Amino acid sequence: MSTPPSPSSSSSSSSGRSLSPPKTPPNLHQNSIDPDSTWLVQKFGGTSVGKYPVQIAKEIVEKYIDSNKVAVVCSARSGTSKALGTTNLLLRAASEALVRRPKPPTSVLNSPDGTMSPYSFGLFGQLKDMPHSPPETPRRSRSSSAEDASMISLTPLTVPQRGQSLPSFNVTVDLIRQEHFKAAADFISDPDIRKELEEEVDKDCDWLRSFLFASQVINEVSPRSKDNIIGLGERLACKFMTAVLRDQGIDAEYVSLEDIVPGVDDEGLAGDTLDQTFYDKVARAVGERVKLCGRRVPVVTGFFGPVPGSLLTQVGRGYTDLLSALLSVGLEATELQIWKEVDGIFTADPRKVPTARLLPIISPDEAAELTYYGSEVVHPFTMEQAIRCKIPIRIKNVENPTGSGTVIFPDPENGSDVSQVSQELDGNYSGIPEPISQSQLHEMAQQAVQNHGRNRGGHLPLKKFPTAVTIKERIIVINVNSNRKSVSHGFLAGIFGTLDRFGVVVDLISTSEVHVSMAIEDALAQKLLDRLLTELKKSGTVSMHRNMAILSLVGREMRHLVGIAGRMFTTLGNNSVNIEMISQGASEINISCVIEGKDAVKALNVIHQSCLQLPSVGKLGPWLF
Ligand SMILES: Nc1ncnc2c1ncn2[C@@H]1O[C@H](COP(=O)(O)OP(=O)(O)O)[C@@H](O)[C@H]1O
Ligand SMILES: N[C@@H](CC(=O)OP(=O)(O)O)C(=O)O
Repeated sequence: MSTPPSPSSSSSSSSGRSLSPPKTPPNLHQNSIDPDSTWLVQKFGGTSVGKYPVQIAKEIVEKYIDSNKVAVVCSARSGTSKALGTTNLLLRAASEALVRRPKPPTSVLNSPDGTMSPYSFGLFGQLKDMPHSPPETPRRSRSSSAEDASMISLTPLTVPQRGQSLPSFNVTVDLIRQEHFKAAADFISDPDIRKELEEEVDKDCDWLRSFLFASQVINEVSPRSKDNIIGLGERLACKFMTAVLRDQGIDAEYVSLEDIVPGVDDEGLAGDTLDQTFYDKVARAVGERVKLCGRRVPVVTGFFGPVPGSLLTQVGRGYTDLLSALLSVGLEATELQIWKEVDGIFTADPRKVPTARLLPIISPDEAAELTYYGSEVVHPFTMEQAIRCKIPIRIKNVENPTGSGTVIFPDPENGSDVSQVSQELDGNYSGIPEPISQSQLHEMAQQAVQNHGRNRGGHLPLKKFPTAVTIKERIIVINVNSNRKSVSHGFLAGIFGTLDRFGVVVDLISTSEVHVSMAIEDALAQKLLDRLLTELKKSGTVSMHRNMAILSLVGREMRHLVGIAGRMFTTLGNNSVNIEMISQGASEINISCVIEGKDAVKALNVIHQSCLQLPSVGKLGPWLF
């Protein structure tokens, strides 16, 4: 389906309409004019935008704009949790558009004069010749107007008529609209700003209704259409945040990135693949667009579709983190700050392990490994983009803006190791300079080694221990035992071919010549899972265990750590945690095993206690090295 431009395409609303007035009133606070100031990108997650918009404006953005040029990136709003947030509502609306309503008799469908409902006007008018300015989409309240209905005459469609019930997605769209109106009422005091925002929300919701009607008519929501639907969440959130910043006296400009990817035509992105060249292209384009904001604080949508193969399938949820990294690259920012509702990355999930400690610094590969295995603090693709351009990423807490958070830092060129600094500072630091530079890190590394020498009488090497422990729940283990009708390479090829056809990603695998155990996420629909198992049975005997969890010990220093795997498994055994499957060695910085889901929290705590608890100063134990 070809995609109608949304009413908020960058060519219209991002460059001068209501939310970005051409003139700035003299009393609005702007980004720094200091020629030495550099860009700082601040990304805010959906729950932070939902719960703390005014604090974001007053206690965070405003505090940084005198000494930096700040660019704000937002995800779709969530009221209380991501599960109940706008993105999930939009996904629900998309699936509701595919629920076919019973076809009413033709006599009910056509209006008495043979014309169509106003919805068909919105639908086809927009699809065929949508102008750049927002189309006049009929509102729900006008849906039964005979005046509108008589305006056009088209072939009959299954669209609601007078007296007919509206499709179920309409209730969901209404909920999204209400949520944003309520946020406007709760957080914006200037009536003019609030009114402008409400008008924008109405336009966006009307666009969404039209889009969903179109999808319902053709009975299809393609991956690209789904991207477009969820992209509305970020547009609404950024319009809201722009209005809040203005209301708080900060000069802000809404920037929508839905049309930012260069070279997109009706066929999509023919010839493009989602590789580094593509990401470089996006980084350049978003950087150039944001620089056009001048001294206004840009409020940038984390959504940057369309991407080759679709944003949701190729990047997945949490794509706003990736965009913020690309924007940091495009702006050559000194630091990317990802603001969350947690102080940073801890030695274990602080909600499950009360003794977990905040890590001051962590290396990008450790951060990526943690996010892949359950500690989803940052989208795993974010690290590579920022770090390859030597831009540090700092995780900070919206509820505690003065805390220095966790810095994900690339190893400095001068040979110091981030893990060394991290381990020496762990549990004993008062803040990493913000933003931090390469030379500052080098100094800290040297200081860390000297301090260590002093603490240990100058003789002992730096202590080494894992960085963090993490758990990924809702895992299925599938075991396949070869039927020995094929040699081993054919056996594995058959299994991997099947997994590939079903698009299944294997989190952990353990093999012998005639046996394979695989841990996969429990995300497949039951029917699909049944079909997968039937296919796998062609290779041998298959068994499956549900409600499992992957426990992973992560840390760079484990590369040189003798006996750590033994300690991990002994601890689990001593605490009656049964190990279903082990995988060590695939990644040098990760030892993983599969346990039963019911043991997840206990296992986290006992492993944290035995492998990550800091030895008290002056004593060696309980380390093995
Ligand atoms: N090692 C870890 N360090 C910090 N948070 C972790 C870790 N492992 C898991 N988490 C969880 O990740 C979540 C990230 O923070 P939050 O901003 O609340 O989440 P979200 O992005 O889902 O809205 C927290 O709920 C926290 O409990
Ligand atoms: N709204 C999108 C994008 C996103 O990045 O969200 P968050 O930053 O809240 O993880 C999602 O839920 O996937």
